[in-house]
Amino acid sequence: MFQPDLLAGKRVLVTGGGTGLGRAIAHRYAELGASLVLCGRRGEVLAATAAEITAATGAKVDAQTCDIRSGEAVEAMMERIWQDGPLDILVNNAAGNFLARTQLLSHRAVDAVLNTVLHGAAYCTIACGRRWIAEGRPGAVLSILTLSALQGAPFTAPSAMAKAGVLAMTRSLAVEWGRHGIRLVAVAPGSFPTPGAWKQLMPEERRKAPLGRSIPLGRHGEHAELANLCAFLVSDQAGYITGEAVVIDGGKRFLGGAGPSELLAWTDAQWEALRA
Ligand SMILES: CCCCCCC/C=C/C(=O)SCCNC(=O)CCNC(=O)[C@H](O)C(C)(C)COP(=O)(O)OP(=O)(O)OC[C@H]1O[C@@H](n2cnc3c(N)ncnc32)[C@H](O)[C@@H]1OP(=O)(O)O
Ligand SMILES: NC(=O)C1=CN([C@@H]2O[C@H](COP(=O)(O)OP(=O)(O)OC[C@H]3O[C@@H](n4cnc5c(N)ncnc54)[C@H](OP(=O)(O)O)[C@@H]3O)[C@@H](O)[C@H]2O)C=CC1
Repeated sequence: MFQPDLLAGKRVLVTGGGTGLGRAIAHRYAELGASLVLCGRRGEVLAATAAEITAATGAKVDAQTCDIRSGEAVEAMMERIWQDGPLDILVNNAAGNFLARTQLLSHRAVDAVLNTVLHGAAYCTIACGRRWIAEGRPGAVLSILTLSALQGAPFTAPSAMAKAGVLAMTRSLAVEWGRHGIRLVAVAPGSFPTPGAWKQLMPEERRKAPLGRSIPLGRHGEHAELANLCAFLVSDQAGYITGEAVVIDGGKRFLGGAGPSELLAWTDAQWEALRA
């Protein structure tokens, strides 16, 4: 168990913090004393999560509607945030993903994923880093990757490409910004059920497969397990860790790898039904 004030005095922006794993991470940070800014495209979702976290923890939680695919929108959001005071921590969590045969993707489909996952994380990271360096403030950036960032994954190639790019950013800026007291770290989660990920990536057929065949620990991850790792990594207790990506996957990468290889056997009819 962590000391209850592990993140006291820290102000954290969680992109995509209104739902799923972003919401779980944000909630845990608030329990540990942080104040929060949540961003996403849907204002009503953000407002509901902000109210829920404040009610449960008493933390100050602001919501910022922002499509992080737009560099201008990210800059404007950061200006609004900094008017209330600087951030200490950025969590690059927002993402878009779907299962598809890569040869059939339009360029707009590729952009939909790359612009959110890679460009959005880059815009947010640079906007924070620029301000921290100008102000002589330390900072920490945590990026949520996937196993596919480390080893690729069939049928989610744009996501794998984008997350691998975010890992490269993490390692590059850990070196470039280390002398400014800015740390960049990442986590690569395995399988953590959320409505968003399951809707996009878990068609009915995939849900039936026994977990023990793909995950040595025989179960999905719990949100609290991921959130606790994410709390440690951004805390001052992890002050000497930078440029590192920590895998949290129940051993999944050692048993069948990152991707949904069972989909290699799918027929055209199955793919067409999924897309419909
Ligand atoms: C096995 C257990 C799970 C392991 C987890 C693995 C790792 C998880 C990684 C994750 O990232 S999970 C997060 C999932 N959450 C989301 O994806 C939420 C956000 N998603 C979205 O907003 C959309 O899904 C989006 C498509 C990514 C973006 O939406 P947007 O409104 O910007 O795009 P659209 O206008 O709908 O479409 C743009 C473009 O893309 C084409 N397209 C969309 N979906 C598909 C698809 N399924 N297959 C092929 N192409 C698709 C769409 O047709 C458009 O192209 P054009 O038709 O205009 O050419
Ligand atoms: N669940 C899992 O098993 C795994 C998840 N991950 C990663 O965890 C993270 C969270 O995924 P998860 O919680 O499962 O899925 P969700 O779909 O719940 O989360 C995605 C979030 O990103 C936000 N978002 C998407 N596009 C944009 C955009 N253009 N601008 C701003 N916000 C955006 C969404 O909000 P809105 O639609 O309102 O914009 C949503 O809150 C992702 O990075 C994902 O890749 C990694 C490995 C496994």
